[in-house]
Amino acid sequence: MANIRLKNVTKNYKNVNALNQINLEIKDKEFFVLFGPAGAGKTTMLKVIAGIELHQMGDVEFDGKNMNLVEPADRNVSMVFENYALYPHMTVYDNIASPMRSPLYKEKEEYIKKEVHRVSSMMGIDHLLDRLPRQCSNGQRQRVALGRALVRKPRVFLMDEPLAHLDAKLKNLMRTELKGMQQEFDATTIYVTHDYLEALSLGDRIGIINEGQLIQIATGDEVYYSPANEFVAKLVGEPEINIFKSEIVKCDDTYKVLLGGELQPVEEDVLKVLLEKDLDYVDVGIRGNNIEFSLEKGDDSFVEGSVYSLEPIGNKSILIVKVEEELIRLIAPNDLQVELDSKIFIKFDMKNAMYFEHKSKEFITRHNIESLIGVSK
Ligand SMILES: Nc1ncnc2c1ncn2[C@@H]1O[C@H](COP(=O)(O)OP(=O)(O)OP(=O)(O)O)[C@@H](O)[C@H]1O
Repeated sequence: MANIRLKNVTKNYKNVNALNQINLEIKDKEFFVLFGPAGAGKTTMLKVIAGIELHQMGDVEFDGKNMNLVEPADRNVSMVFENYALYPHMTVYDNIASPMRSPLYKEKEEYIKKEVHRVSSMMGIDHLLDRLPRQCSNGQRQRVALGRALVRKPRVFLMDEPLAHLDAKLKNLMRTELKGMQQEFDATTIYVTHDYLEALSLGDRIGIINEGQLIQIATGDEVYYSPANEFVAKLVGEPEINIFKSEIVKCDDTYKVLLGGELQPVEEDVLKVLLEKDLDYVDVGIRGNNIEFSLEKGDDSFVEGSVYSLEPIGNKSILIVKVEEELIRLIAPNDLQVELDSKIFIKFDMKNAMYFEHKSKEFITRHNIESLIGVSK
């Protein structure tokens, strides 16, 4: 059992403010993902929760009990870091067994054997048990480190990019495994990543952090469909979301937004909110998968541009289209044959557009928001 609470936690390293007044409550048995760019403060937050870094202000509580002065070893926290420190002179078996042989959590050898085999078969490393870490690949070592963390039954798992060194296929597999194992963990997990797919697929909730501050705490769907601001919208999704500064223009008996040099329709529910705010400009965000393209001019809703670049990313490609001075990112199939600079036509799916305040960059609304995120706003 561990409900974790951070109250106004601030951590400074000399002149770096790594965590700035963090307030966060993570529920018992929750799989909570901390997601943000490099240097955001993710690792620092894990270290403060583990007690291996001391914060200067605020409180860390487990189940309502203040942990500020509790030693790391007495917090019953298990950690896996990206730079897994395995004991080099011990076999994989002994490495995985080591937490169960520590003076604090000593178990019988019979029990240890059972646990090591349970975890190593779960991790697909049973054939490595007699090897030394240097006889394993990076990915295998990472799985050993993960296995070593899983043999304990801690109150809290802290995982810092534990899949970072795995190749794409293994990463996908382990992600699914971890998600499945989550039920069995019977512990609260805080998982750090800067991979948005990992964040969306694993987290019960995701905390987006930047420059030591929590920007949004929400489910994966909420983060994807109603990001708190443009920063979050850009962080989630590939290619990066397109954001256009658009004028709101009165057009007959309604209003439209000027986008890609053409007037585009605004959904009625969105328009109502925009008009209440009395704005002249709005930032319109459209993800690459919500833009259609055609090599021939379709109906009037298509905008003309030229092919700027086409770059494969795995099973799809990112097509960049230049419209006037704007570069617009969209998704295309890998077998698309186009010449650079050739004419191309694109169409925005305005039903999926997101609207942000131009000045503050805060999220305003989008069409059908309640049904998309399953909650009423
Ligand atoms: N021991 C330290 N001494 C000084 N500054 C530090 C120390 N550890 C971290 N920092 C700084 O604190 C800030 C937050 O670092 P942190 O490692 O928590 O970020 P992160 O989000 O985990 O980044 P990454 O994804 O790159 O690991 C950064 O500016 C970093 O340079």
